[in-house]
Amino acid sequence: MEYSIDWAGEIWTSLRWLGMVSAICLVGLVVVGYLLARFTRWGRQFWNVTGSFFLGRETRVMAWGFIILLLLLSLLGVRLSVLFSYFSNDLYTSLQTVAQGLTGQGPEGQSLLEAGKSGFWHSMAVFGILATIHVGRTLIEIYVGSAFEIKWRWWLTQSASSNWMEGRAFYRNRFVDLSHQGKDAGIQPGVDNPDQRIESDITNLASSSRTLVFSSGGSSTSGVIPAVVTIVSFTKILWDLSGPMTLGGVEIPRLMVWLVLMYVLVATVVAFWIGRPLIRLNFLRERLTANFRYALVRIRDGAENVAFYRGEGVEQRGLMTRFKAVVDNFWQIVYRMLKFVGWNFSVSQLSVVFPFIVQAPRFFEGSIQLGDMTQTATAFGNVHDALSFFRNSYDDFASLRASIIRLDGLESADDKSRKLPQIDTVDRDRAVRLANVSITTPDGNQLIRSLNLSLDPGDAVVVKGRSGAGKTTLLRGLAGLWPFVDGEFSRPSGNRTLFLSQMPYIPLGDLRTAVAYPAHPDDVGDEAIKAALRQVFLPHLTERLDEEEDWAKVLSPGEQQRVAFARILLTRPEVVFMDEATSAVDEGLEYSLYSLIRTELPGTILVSVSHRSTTDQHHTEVLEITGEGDWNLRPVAT
Ligand SMILES: Nc1ncnc2c1ncn2[C@@H]1O[C@H](COP(=O)(O)OP(=O)(O)OP(=O)(O)O)[C@@H](O)[C@H]1O
Repeated sequence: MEYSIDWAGEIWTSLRWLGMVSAICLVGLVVVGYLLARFTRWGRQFWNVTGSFFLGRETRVMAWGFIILLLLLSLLGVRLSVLFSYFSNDLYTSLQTVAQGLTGQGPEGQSLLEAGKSGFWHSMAVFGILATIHVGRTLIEIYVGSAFEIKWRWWLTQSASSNWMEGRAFYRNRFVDLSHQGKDAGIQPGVDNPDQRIESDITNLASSSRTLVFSSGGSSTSGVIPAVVTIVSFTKILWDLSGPMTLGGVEIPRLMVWLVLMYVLVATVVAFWIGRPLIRLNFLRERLTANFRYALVRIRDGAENVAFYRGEGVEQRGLMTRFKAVVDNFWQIVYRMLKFVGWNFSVSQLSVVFPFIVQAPRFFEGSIQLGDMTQTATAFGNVHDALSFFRNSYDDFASLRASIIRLDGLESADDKSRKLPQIDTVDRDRAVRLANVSITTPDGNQLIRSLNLSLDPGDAVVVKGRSGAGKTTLLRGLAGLWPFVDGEFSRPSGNRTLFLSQMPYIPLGDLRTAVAYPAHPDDVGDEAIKAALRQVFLPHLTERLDEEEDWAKVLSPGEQQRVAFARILLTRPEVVFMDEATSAVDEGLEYSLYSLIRTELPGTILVSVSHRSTTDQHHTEVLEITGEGDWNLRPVAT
């Protein structure tokens, strides 16, 4: 029996093929990647988010090493499926030969039978080798692909989170207008849910990009590269196996090849047309589910307040309103998917019998063997699956694109927030100077106009004014958070100037971490922490430094404000700005805390925002913000 290919020499043929095709694919990948990054919007966004991973000095060797390895593995997958199709050709031809031998007469029948049998066992041996390589390749690909994904995710997470932190972008990006973002996809602007962008969009970006470009394990037609190579390889097989056929009286050569191409082309165009709205719907799904999750987290965070207000009813209604948006979007996706999957599934079903119908007349004529017939079906199936990959994975592309838009949106909001105006800050030792500091609200209302202030060691100013006058915003402006600000601010650099908000931020972790914040507890030491706690009248907490609790919920507001004073003692800053830092303690305790700071840190400059007149006695001057941008500075009345 004659085999469809020379199996003995196949290992060298395959290795040569692998080397040549991977070189071509690598060049193709780079060229196509460059063109996409240059000429498409999403390509530019993708490159903006992750380009440095592929070109950065520290990661590029590793990244391209993985890419080449994944390319080789996925091309080996394609090669194996080509070889499997030749194996199946040989198997069926051997069975046909056996059948002919059994029905044949005399020695000719006997020799056909023997040839068929040996062909059958040869096919089994070939299968054994191919299947072993196939299993090994699949496992290695899963491992290498996962390792690549996790390295990429690590890099992306580090890059996105440090970009989010840098220049306090996590706060200031709320002032960035992103009205142009995602307009082309009908997507709402804004930087909602950065947490979700940094976590799930990055995961999706890394895993979808890998599986869409290379194969995802088992299937050899599940990535762009193997799909394209499969199309080329199997089209050649189809080309060799297909003969001329008459259609409507006209003889068309290689009809099979043209038919499969047309068949899939029409199916793909229709599928893209049906699937297009999925991009926007997927983007919305991410946003709506994140909004819903955030609402749940808000209730958890504000549990005590909600419970005091008996706000369960309104919270429940709020939750269900948000969840209804999730459900509405879900149904829109389901209706769209029904059309999309319905179309794709019908096309795939028809493709099972399509090659048989087309090849049957030639088989009935005897011009092709059973093996050729089944190999045609396999080749058709492979070309069809590979071409259909683009159609079937349209929703994966859609969700990848949504993730790219969201990550790029976060990145550009972060970048823009760093370009927003800030107060001009000048480092200066042991003194504070404000020169012509003006502050407005985002809609342009003047809160403070041309404020000048000069403070030397030991000076203390209390800032007063009606609610909404702009006291907190002044501190925001000086801390570099508020962009609607003008003027010059000189102060000691770094942590030598401390800003304390009304409710101190309490990080997760043990009490030691909470008290030492923003310093690292190891840098401060337990003894210092305990001494500071005793000084701010929290001796009962000194034994609980190891306890991990949600301390923001355990400590009373007054205790939390005392923790803030402990931080002042630990940091020993040259300047402290405090925003109603004693609003939750009684007047006696307020007196003790201020006296403590004044005696422990006599040279420290204090700027306190306060509504209480009892605070005045600890300060030397009063800065009164009187509205419409006006202010006055006077000594504290004795
Ligand atoms: N992110 C923001 N966007 C728009 N307006 C804001 C924003 N933050 C504050 N404002 C407005 O700026 C004004 C000043 O607010 P600010 O919090 O500084 O007042 P305040 O003097 O500290 O008031 P209070 O004594 O009640 O704490 C208010 O009218 C407030 O509504």
